[in-house]
Amino acid sequence: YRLFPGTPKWRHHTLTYRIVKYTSHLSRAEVDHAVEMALSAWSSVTSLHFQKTFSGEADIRISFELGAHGDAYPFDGPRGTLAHAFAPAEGLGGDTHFDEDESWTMGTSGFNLFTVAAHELGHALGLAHSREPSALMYPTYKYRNPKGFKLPTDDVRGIQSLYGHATTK
Ligand SMILES: CC(C)C[C@H](CS(C)(=N)=N)C(=O)N[C@H]1Cc2cn(c3ccccc23)CCCCCCNC1=O
Ligand SMILES: [Ca+2]
Ligand SMILES: [Zn+2]
Ligand SMILES: [Zn+2]
Repeated sequence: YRLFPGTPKWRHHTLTYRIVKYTSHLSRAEVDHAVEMALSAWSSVTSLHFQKTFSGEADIRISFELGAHGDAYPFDGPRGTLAHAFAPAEGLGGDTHFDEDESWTMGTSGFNLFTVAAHELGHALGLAHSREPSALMYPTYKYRNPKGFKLPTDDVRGIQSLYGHATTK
């Protein structure tokens, strides 16, 4: 696994997240569910907790964006780059953007939202790309079945190096 230079990480272990803009490809409930499952993949192996908020500020702001959308990383249309997320920091840090031009799905056709969200949230928590091909933080998309998903060892080692392991109690 790899961390970002300077090892940016969240100082508090309860993080708020807010889904600011949804996609036309899926229902709100589907997006909420995919994001919730992606977050729990990370919280299940650490002492991190996530709280969904519906207004005001949040550590992790999630949105679907088209093309140029106000940050320095305009999206590129269908395929290519699927999403991006900012490393832990104030303001834009932690924010996660998905390319609205992709065919987002809850299944295996198009791009599986759970799979991409789990990868992006790894970045939002402080993980860079891994050289381990089996790692979730590997730079290229590979479908992961949300049912019975277990975080690969490399990713567990990385996130626990930042936030420790889940406390048993
Ligand atoms: C790991 C993801 C969930 C998130 C990353 C984005 S990020 C910033 N969070 N690391 C991603 O989108 N990777 C590209 C990488 C990529 C693969 N190709 C590309 C062609 C052009 C541009 C990028 C790519 C070859 C063709 C396949 C294109 C579709 C799949 N795209 C990818 O796998
Ligand atoms: Ca794209
Ligand atoms: Zn963006
Ligand atoms: Zn990535």
